[in-house]
Amino acid sequence: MSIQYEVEQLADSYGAADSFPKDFGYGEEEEADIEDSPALSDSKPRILLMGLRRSGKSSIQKVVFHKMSPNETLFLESTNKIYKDDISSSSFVNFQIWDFPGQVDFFDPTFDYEMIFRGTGALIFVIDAQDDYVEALGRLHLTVSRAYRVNPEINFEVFIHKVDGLSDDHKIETQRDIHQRANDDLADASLEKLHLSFYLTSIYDHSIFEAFSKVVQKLIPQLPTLENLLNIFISNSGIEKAFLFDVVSKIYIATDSSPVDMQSYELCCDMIDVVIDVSCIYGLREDGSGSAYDKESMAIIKLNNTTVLYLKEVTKFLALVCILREESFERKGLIDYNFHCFRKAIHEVFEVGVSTQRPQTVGSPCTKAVALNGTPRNTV
Ligand SMILES: Nc1nc2c(ncn2[C@@H]2O[C@H](COP(=O)(O)OP(=O)(O)OP(=O)(O)O)[C@@H](O)[C@H]2O)c(=O)[nH]1
Repeated sequence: MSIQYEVEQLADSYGAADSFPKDFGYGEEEEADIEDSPALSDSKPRILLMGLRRSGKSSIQKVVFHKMSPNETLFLESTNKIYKDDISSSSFVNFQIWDFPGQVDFFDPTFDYEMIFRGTGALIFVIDAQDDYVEALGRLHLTVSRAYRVNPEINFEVFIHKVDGLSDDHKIETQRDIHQRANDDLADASLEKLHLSFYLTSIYDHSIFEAFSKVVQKLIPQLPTLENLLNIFISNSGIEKAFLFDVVSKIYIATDSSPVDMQSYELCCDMIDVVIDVSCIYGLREDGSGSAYDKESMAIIKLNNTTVLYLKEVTKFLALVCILREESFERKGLIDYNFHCFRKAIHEVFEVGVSTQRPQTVGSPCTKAVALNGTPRNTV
């Protein structure tokens, strides 16, 4: 596909390529020093990654949040202790991801599992679909039933993982079988109220990002507002589809209410990669300082099928990526103006940069408190 590529102004200061994506934040005024408070970091909602050994937990975390290429995960060593990954300094996703070692019995009395589950927003249980999953199902049942008793508010998410090795028919059949057995086990234990969500995932395509997007969206209380804003924005601008992306992880935290098709999502992910890569290669200062993504970041890519991709910075961590027809792009002035209003509204929703919010957020018992990057704190 030939691409007419037109990066208007990516940034005037970029980060060293190898420092990306650790921190590509920009304005000093937005540096969230409150993120560093140990007390706060302990109180951040958690996403737990659990599952049997070698099911792919660490790979998922590395690929989604640390830009590891899928092939490199072949060399990952087995995790032998709980690995807490605080990604809030580089990502909108203001959670701690806890990667559990498969072989550890976390119901051992020395493990304080009640404490772990109490502060958990989502529990992702990873099942290796290329392996015999009977043992995994037993473990899934044990894990979710214990967790549910401690904290019924947890979202239980089951990743039927490594489906790249399965045919389409086999994928559907595996999902149906796992779904059936897991829910039968819950019914036998009178836990019908415990809801499990299932996703077919692989690190070798975009399915893992899509699944993680859905997991994270459920933890964002402002989601309906974001969807509303996106709906208003696209309907007034002649845009077909818009995603609000967390740039570093490429998970979308919201989209308009039209259905998501995988190809559009992949196209937008690829656009983010292109923009950041070009930015890292050609946008560095002489001394290599700066950041790959900043307030000036924006790009327009015109495809040869009359489609236009349009990316613009929204906050330190978020970008809006839209797909539209060439005809609609003739009214670029209108789109830019509407974007300006949209951006302002998003900032208001998340109270970005409102320094007066800080004392309220720090240590506040308010369950609706939001961080500078907009993610809820202490919601669980
Ligand atoms: N085919 C395929 N292989 C995968 C996928 N995800 C992970 N793997 C492979 O699965 C193996 C185990 O991955 P890990 O991420 O180390 O698994 P883990 O669950 O963290 O393992 P423990 O640390 O032992 O609990 C690695 O060789 C990965 O390359 C996937 O989506 N598809």
